[in-house]
Amino acid sequence: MATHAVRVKNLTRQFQQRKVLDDLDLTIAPGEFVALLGRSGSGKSTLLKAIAGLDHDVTGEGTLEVPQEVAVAFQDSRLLPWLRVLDNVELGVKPGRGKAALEEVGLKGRERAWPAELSGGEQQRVALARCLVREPRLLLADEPFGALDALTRIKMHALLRELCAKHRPAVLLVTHDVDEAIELADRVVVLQEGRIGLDLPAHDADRTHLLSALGIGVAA
Ligand SMILES: Nc1ncnc2c1ncn2[C@@H]1O[C@H](COP(=O)(O)OP(=O)(O)OP(=O)(O)O)[C@@H](O)[C@H]1O
Repeated sequence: MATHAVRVKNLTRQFQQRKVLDDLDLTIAPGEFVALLGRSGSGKSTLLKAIAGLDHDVTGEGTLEVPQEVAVAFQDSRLLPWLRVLDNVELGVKPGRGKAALEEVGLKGRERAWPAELSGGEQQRVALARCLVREPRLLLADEPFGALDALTRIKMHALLRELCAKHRPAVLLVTHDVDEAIELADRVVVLQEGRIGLDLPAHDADRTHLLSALGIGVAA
C-alpha cells in the first residue's frame, strides 16, 4: 500500500506579485483525516483547488502527488437543478451505485426528488452521496457544513465520521471551526504565511492554542 494518499512538496501559488502558497509541504497518509485551519484569506481554498487539480497555474519546483480517485465537496452542494437527485449522484459515473449511496446518507426514497425540493442539509447529503459513488481514495471538502444550521451540522458530523470509518478515504477538510477540526480529524494543520505553520494530532490539539494561531484571542 502507498505510504501516502497525498504528497505536496514545495508548492507555490501567487496571484499578481503576492505568494499565497509559498513552498508549502503537506503529506496525508491513506485513510487519514486532516483538518485544515487558517485565517480568512490564508490560502486554504487555494491549496484545496491545487490538490483537486482545479488550478493549472501553480508554480514552483513542486511535487503534487494525488490519487486519481478524488472527490470534492464544497460549501454549497453544487447539484444541477435540472437533474433529479439520483441522476445528480450518478452524473459522470457508471449508473447503479447511486441508490445505495443515497441510502447510506439517509435519503432512501428520495431518488426522484429535485434538488430544490430538499433542505440545505439534505442537499449536502446528496453531495456526500455523489462523492461516495466515486469510491474516492481522497475526499477534499471545502467547508461543506459552513452554510448549515448548528443542529444539522452536528448530524452531518456524525454522518461524515461514520462514512469515513466505513470507506476510509484520506480526507482534507477545510474549516473555520476549531471545534469541528478537533472533533472530526486525526490531525489538525494550520496554514500560516503560505505554509503549514502548525501540524498536530487532533487529540493533542488545544483549542486555545489553535485559536491563538488563528489570531483569535480568548479571554481567560
Ligand atoms: N483567482 C484569484 N485571483 C486573485 N487573487 C486570488 C484568487 N483566488 C484567491 N485569491 C487570493 O488568494 C488569497 C487566498 O484565498 P483563499 O480563497 O485561498 O483563502 P481562504 O483561506 O480559503 O479564505 P476564506 O477562509 O476566507 O475562505 C486571498 O487573498 C484571495 O484574495
